[in-house]
Amino acid sequence: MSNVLVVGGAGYIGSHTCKALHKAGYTPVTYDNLVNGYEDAVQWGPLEKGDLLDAGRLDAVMARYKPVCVIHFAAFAYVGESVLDPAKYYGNNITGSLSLLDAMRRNGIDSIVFSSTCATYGEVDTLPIVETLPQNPVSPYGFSKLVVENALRDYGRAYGLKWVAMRYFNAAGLDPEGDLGGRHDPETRVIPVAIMAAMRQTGFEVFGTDFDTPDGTAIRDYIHVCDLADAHVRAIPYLQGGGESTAFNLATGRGISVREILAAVEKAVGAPVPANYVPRRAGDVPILYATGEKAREVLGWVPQYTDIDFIVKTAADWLRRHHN
Ligand SMILES: NC(=O)c1ccc[n+]([C@@H]2O[C@H](COP(=O)([O-])OP(=O)(O)OC[C@H]3O[C@@H](n4cnc5c(N)ncnc54)[C@H](O)[C@@H]3O)[C@@H](O)[C@H]2O)c1
Ligand SMILES: O=c1ccn([C@@H]2O[C@H](COP(=O)(O)OP(=O)(O)O[C@H]3O[C@H](CO)[C@@H](O)[C@H](O)[C@H]3O)[C@@H](O)[C@H]2O)c(=O)[nH]1
Repeated sequence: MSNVLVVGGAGYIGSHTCKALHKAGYTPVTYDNLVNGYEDAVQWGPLEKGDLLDAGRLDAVMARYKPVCVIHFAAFAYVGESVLDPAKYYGNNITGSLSLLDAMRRNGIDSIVFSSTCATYGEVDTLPIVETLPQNPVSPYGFSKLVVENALRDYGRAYGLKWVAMRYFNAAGLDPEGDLGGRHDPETRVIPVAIMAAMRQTGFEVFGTDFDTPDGTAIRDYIHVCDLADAHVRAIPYLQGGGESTAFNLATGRGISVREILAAVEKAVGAPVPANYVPRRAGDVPILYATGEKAREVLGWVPQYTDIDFIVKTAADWLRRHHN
């Protein structure tokens, strides 16, 4: 069985990808410092504790497992926090990623799948977003991911690195089989926050009702975490088969407003979300969505869980069991 080094594999999207890799016949080797990850999420292969910046540890793990590919999820990922503490984001996301790329060079590992984000596009005039649009991120988080995308391109040209950058839209939902949860501390993302508000009957803040959208609330493209995982698995044979290094938007093509999320949450929980309407959150753009057509054409990737009621239900089922 081929080993795949999953850096950040104890986190939310990484752990779901480990499960998908295992199902596809790979052995996922998780490398994670557990700063935001959970040991009990590592269920389908070994856990090697270590930090992106620890070159000696990376060398030892790469030499031991000789992975055919690296999938790199490890990063800090809160847009708002990155504005308040950019040093944290530049240090971990940029310096950490360069440390990983250099370890790959030293160890002769030439393929990487990288977690990028639609936050690299910034404010766009054209919808749906396509991969060829200019990338002008508005947050240090988005910028940190764009710098790494550029490093991949440069390392590809200079050193022959083969890479895929996956630009996720809003990752959502949880393993429908219930093996994995989603724990973020603090939790800020709309679906889990709204579910907890409905379960506890505490207030939920809708950030902005004056966007230029049909119901006035912001629109995002919510892509199920298992569909994200599937795209990463597909990228491995793509790169091994000589596929061109490139970026893919991972999205459903369907924009969902915050009010529509609340309706889905009310259905899943069976209780109303006590909503308070407050001003916009700094940095939020009105609408983001993409078709995912390039990934469909090139990787044969077809998202399976596109119904927002189902996506929300997978998250609500887990949160109900772990209510406390
Ligand atoms: N969640 C989303 O909606 C979303 C959207 C777009 C892109 N992304 C990107 O996807 C990736 C995964 O996101 P997530 O939501 O699963 O986050 P997460 O925090 O759950 O997972 C990240 C994992 O990386 C580990 N990690 C962080 N820094 C590390 C370091 N220096 N050394 C070793 N391990 C380290 C953490 O412990 C954690 O287990 C991130 O790169 C994020 O930027 C996420
Ligand atoms: O309590 C809340 C939380 C969110 N929102 C709104 O819900 C939408 C989605 O917000 P959130 O779930 O926080 O996601 P984003 O800010 O869109 O960012 C996510 O999605 C990005 C890709 O789009 C990733 O890069 C980020 O890492 C990830 O956190 C936005 O309009 C928010 O203003 C609320 O109204 N109330």
